[in-house]
Formats: sequence, structure tokens, C-alpha cells
Amino acid sequence: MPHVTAAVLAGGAGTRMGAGVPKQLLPLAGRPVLEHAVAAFQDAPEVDEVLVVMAPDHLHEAERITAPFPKVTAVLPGGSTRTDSSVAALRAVDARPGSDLLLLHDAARPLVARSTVAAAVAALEHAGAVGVAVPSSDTVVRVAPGADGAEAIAEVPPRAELRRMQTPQGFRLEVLRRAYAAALADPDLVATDDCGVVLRYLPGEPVHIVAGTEANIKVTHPGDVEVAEALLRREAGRGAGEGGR
Ligand SMILES: Nc1ccn([C@@H]2O[C@H](COP(=O)(O)OP(=O)(O)OP(=O)(O)O)[C@@H](O)[C@H]2O)c(=O)n1
Ligand SMILES: C[C@](O)(CO)[C@H](O)COP(=O)(O)O
Repeated sequence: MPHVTAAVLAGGAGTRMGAGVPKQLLPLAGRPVLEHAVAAFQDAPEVDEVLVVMAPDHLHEAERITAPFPKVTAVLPGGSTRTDSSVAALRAVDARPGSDLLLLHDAARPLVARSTVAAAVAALEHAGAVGVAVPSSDTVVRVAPGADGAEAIAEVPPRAELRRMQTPQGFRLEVLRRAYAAALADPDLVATDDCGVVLRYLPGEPVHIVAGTEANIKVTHPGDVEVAEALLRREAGRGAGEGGR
């Protein structure tokens, strides 16, 4: 059996939320957002170990929140971008040989389903990289400045080919290691997720997709915690196990 490490990325500042504290520390149904995300991996039988990558000024809060979770083996300081925090997780795993698979998950996605974690790990039996995604119900367009300089539609990609990426995103360690070795040598590296890093820097490496759930939202803007609370209540109403949580 492969050794699976999940890294919960909680190194962000929550600027868009504007709460005065990082959004992963905000209460969601009585527990911090971060605790929900960590609990999802603690409860996942496929996961052996959990690392938490926390905003450097809030390491002690993360240590306190995660202390009851026996799978949490380290709380590490994050970097200034999400990519830097992913690299911090990768380096920590690399420094302790024994891991085969690494799942990178946004702490800001506290409603990740157990079935999603299981599907991501299962896909790594045959794939080097896997992302979780859902179809888009909106039409998604690419924009560019028009002739008058104002934003205009430049392209309407076929919606059936589009997916919205979520986390966790999972990798065989040697794949993520090679991808980031190339990425970090690129002075123009800009990435919004880790599957994108593999796709760009290891073009021969297929990145598989498994279906996510609509409930796996990323708490990002004011009001999202209330949405997450409503989703949690709905999942609780469906009963444990049903609805995937
Ligand atoms: N330097 C960073 C930035 C982000 N993250 C984490 O990556 C996830 C997704 O990032 P995002 O939603 O952008 O979180 P923030 O960076 O906190 O939000 P904002 O951009 O509004 O400041 C979050 O769990 C966040 O804590 C991280 O570990 N390290
Ligand atoms: C990784 C991610 O959650 C996939 O949708 C997303 O790209 C993170 O973006 P953010 O700007 O760091 O929230």
C-alpha cells in the first residue's frame, strides 16, 4: 500500500474575505474552517499522515486546532503565495522519506467529501497526477481589452470541455518533484493550482480528472462561510455517509 500524505494549505491571509484574521480561522458551525478540512483527512482511511501549512503569524493557533488529530505530524510555515506553500509541503515530505503520494488541499475547502478523497487516491494507482473538478453550469469566456480598451469577450470555449478545478489535487511524489524542479527554475512562474504546474512543466505527464462535488466550495468572499454552513446543514440532514461526507 502506498503511504499517502495530505497537506492542508492554510498559509493564506484571506484578503478577499477581509475578516481581519485568515479565513481558515473563522468559525464554521462552531469549529474553525481549518479544523473541518483537517478532520476530512483524519477521517479518510486512505490517508496516513496530514501536514498543515499555516500562515507564519498563526502557527500556534494551527497547532492548537490540530492537536486532537493524531494523523497531523507537522504544522509548517507557509510561503507568500499558494505555490510557495505547496513547495513548503513538498519539501517537508521530501525531507522525510517514506511517502509515495501527496494530496494538496485548500484549507479553505472545508466541505471536501470523503468520496472525493477516496477517488483521488484511487486514481493515483494509474496516474501520476490527478485533479478534482466539476462541470461549469455557467458559460465561461476569455476576456481581453477590446478596441476601445474596455474588457470584451475574446473567446467562448465550448462549455462541455470546461471544468472548475477544486482540491485535493494528488500526485505521485516523483512527478510533483520533477514538475516543481522545472517550475522553480522558471523566473516567470505563476500558478493558481498544482495540476497546472504539472501540465505546464511536464507536458508529457497526463493529469487525470475525477469528479468533485458542488458542495466542495472554496470559502473566499464574505458570505461564503454562511453558504458553507447551509451546505453542512444539508449534508447533516442527508445523514452521515450519504452525500459523501
Ligand atoms: N501563501 C498562501 C496563499 C494561500 N494558501 C492557501 O491556499 C488556499 C487557497 O487560497 P486562497 O483561497 O487564495 O486563500 P487566501 O490566499 O487566504 O485568500 P486571498 O487570496 O483572498 O488572500 C487557502 O486554503 C489558503 O490558505 C497558502 O497556503 N499559502
Ligand atoms: C487550487 C484552486 O482551489 C483550484 O480551484 C484555486 O486555483 C486556488 O486559487 P486561490 O486564488 O489561491 O484561491
